Amino acid sequence: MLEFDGLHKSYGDHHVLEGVGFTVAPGSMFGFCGANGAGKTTTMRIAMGLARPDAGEVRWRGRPLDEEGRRRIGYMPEERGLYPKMRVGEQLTYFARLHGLDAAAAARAAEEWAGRLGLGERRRSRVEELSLGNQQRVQLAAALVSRPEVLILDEPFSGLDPVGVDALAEALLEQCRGGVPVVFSSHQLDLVERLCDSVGILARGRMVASGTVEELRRREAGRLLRVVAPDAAPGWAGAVPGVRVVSERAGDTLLELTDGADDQAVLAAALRTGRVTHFAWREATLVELFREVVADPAQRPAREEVAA
Ligand SMILES: Nc1ncnc2c1ncn2[C@@H]1O[C@H](COP(=O)(O)OP(=O)(O)OP(=O)(O)O)[C@@H](O)[C@H]1O
Repeated sequence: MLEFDGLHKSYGDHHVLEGVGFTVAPGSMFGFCGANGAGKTTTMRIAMGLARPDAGEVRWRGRPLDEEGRRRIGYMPEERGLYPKMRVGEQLTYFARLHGLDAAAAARAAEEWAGRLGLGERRRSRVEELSLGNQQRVQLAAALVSRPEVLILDEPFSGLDPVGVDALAEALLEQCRGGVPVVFSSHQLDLVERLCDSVGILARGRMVASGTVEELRRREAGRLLRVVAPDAAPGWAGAVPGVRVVSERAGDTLLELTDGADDQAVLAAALRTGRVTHFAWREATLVELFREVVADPAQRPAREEVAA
């Protein structure tokens, strides 16, 4: 297990992390989500020994991570860390050597990962000559080239085109299948939902939700009902007891129903407006769950109020 346990970190009187903890099993992928400034990068930097926690620790296979343990982690820092003048192939070989591969194995691994991430033809280019997306691929190859036991990646998908996203997703899934625990942060929640076995959502330095997307749905979301009533005037559903309007556009309405709210009363109200062309339950997306748990509690509508 990769365990982040009770991490606290303050800069001056700014409490950045207040007891952050989660675990990632070998062979599983953990999506680390949270608003800008929530503390994701700080958490990952602590794992890599780049920031010191005020309390708590990160363990791999039951032992606190030390320098030796960190050499077996493939890490992609948010600030990136490539040498602009170095050629892609040399750079990847260099990173593999840093992590302890001998010269021949490092050269082989550099060749392999450059090819797998679509950089084969750019092996002899200097990093500074590459587009931003291709530099990103080099950075990823640098994290993978040492055959790491663990992967910790800070926003690895940002800036990649859809083909690059697919190449990286496939590479990460393959690492998972090989037993590597993978943690990555991302604001691309559709991707997190698609790839991750479990997710953690950080807000104001605390883990406000974690588990599988399915578990988060059960815990956080009311039941969502999508109703398309093309002739309905805005606000048609507002008077039905226990119903909150999540969104409403051109007769296409998403409603959240509290437990006990009557879906047939909603259907009757919709039919009173005219035609109903769609009426079905819908699962909450990760984006909707994220909004629900990250919203400032002071601005969050209380379920009891809407149920009244
Ligand atoms: N070295 C530092 N000194 C002071 N404050 C810091 C330092 N590093 C991070 N912070 C603060 O800690 C908070 C969390 O930052 P962090 O980069 O961990 O967030 P994040 O969740 O990764 O955000 P983003 O999604 O924008 O990358 C921010 O308010 C940031 O300003």
